[in-house]
Amino acid sequence: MTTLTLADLGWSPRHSAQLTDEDAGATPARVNKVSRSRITALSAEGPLRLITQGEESTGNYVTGDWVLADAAQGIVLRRLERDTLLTRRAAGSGLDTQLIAANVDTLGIVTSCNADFNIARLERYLAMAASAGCVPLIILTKSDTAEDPRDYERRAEALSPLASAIAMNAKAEDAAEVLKPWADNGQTFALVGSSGVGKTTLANALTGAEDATAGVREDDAKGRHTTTSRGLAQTIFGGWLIDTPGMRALRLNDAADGIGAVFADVEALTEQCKFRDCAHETEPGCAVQAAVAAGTLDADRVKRFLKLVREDEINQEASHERRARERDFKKMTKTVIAASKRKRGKK
Ligand SMILES: Nc1nc2c(ncn2[C@@H]2O[C@H](COP(=O)(O)OP(=O)(O)OP(=O)(O)O)[C@@H](O)[C@H]2O)c(=O)[nH]1
Ligand SMILES: [Zn+2]
Repeated sequence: MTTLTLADLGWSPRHSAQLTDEDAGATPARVNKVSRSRITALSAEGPLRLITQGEESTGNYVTGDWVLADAAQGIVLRRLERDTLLTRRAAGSGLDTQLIAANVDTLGIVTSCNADFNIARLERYLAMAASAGCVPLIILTKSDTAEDPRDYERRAEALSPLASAIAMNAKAEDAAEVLKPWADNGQTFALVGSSGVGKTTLANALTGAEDATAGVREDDAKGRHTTTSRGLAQTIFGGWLIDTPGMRALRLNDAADGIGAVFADVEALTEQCKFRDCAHETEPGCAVQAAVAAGTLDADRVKRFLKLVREDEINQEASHERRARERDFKKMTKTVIAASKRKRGKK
């Protein structure tokens, strides 16, 4: 890799502002990949292989993070504040929240101009982007197979004031060029969406990688692409594309704020309901249902809003329960250890 400047890596005045006199001599670096024992990062001094200090887990860091490092010792000193953070609820593991990517400026929400186009799914992704702090861009691939791609754009943009949408052919010569405004000059971009919508095709176009979708798919029994564990890949325009396996399995996590942003109009109405705990279904004095009755609010939109809120609440409850279970488990282990020590002591 050619030498990169901090600006190339996405460094901004917001980062400089976080430096203190004590940081003199430390090397700013952008985290590329994180494994259990090691962090690889990119810096103006070249790629770095880093370990954490003392007992700190590498799990505190994620692709896209900015850190300050002792480059000579190969140690991470500290992490700078994150502008944005994509997380997901970890399935089955003890951890509640799994970090997916940090400092993603624009989240490309990929769907296609066909049966994959699903309003509820788009709203869920929009809420995810909003709760992470990323600018959402709805990318409608396979425009070449649709009769009226503009109609898809209009329907996508109608979903929320936050949404801008572009219909495109991901396989066209100019595919990367179309996405350039979001993926050049140190900007960080990431792609989410269902399987088969064209994420790999777009990623390859943006990074100038060989088209891996044609042959690799057949060879790989699990249907995985060689490109899924890339971490931080430079785009042909000098921006960054974050592509990690976790990106492919994002779920709603702590998204109340995000849902509120996507459904700002509905949220505003809920403030006017007669009862504070109004479920916006059949309660008297419900401003949301009143708007539906008056024809100023779409009933289906309200249904989708309520469904997302419920989904987010259930996730939150599940994580509280898990935390409680973990506490019980810790207590139990302590008791068992204490008991076995007592036993050993008797021997
Ligand atoms: N005609 C047409 N085909 C496309 C377009 N985008 C993607 N494809 C094709 O759709 C198929 C799936 O594309 P991928 O890029 O592998 O999709 P993906 O989102 O990475 O899928 P996963 O890796 O399963 O998540 C491939 O055969 C692509 O060539 C498009 O805009 N137009
Ligand atoms: Zn109500």
